[in-house]
Amino acid sequence: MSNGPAIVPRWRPLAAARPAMSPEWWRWVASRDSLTARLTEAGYPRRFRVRLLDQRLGRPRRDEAQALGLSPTRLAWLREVALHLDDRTWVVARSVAPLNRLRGQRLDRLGERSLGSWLFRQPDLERGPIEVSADPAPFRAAPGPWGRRSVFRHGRFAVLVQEFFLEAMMDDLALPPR
Ligand SMILES: C=C(O[C@@H]1C=C(C(=O)O)C=C[C@H]1O)C(=O)O
Repeated sequence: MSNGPAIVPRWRPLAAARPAMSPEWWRWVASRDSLTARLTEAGYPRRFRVRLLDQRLGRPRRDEAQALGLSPTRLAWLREVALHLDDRTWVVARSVAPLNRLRGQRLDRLGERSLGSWLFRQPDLERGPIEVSADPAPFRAAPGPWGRRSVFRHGRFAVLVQEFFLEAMMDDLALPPR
């Protein structure tokens, strides 16, 4: 897991990115329900799987801390996964949660279960605005057309979820390059 301060994606509001985004990608990037559920359906009959790449306490990147209103010096719970359809990596995701907001949520026991499967079960889940980046994922060498991020909250719990859609997904779903 790279945590270098070097690469910081440039995020902008979803609406600002709309003119540069094809309708096909808009349906994915702008969706506010569970990505896990959408990937499972779109990828059928390939099998959806979450591959845990890394999960530990660490310092958030500057842009992550800013999105969470967290001081970058504070430790946070960091989780990086690859979302697979069979052996194809369609998405890499990195989630960051302030430690003092975990409120005993035992997310470190998620393992290969999707964070989304837990998030979307929380009754009072709120999802903040989606922001978009055309920069590559700064935590994995994985090229792709779009990245997105949003903060999920439920009660005092908060987690920043960043998902980068990769070229393999574009190829497998015959999506346009942008
Ligand atoms: C947030 C969701 O969960 C997905 C699964 C993740 C994980 O297991 O770490 C992270 C981000 C998402 O792509 C979702 O399904 O929408």
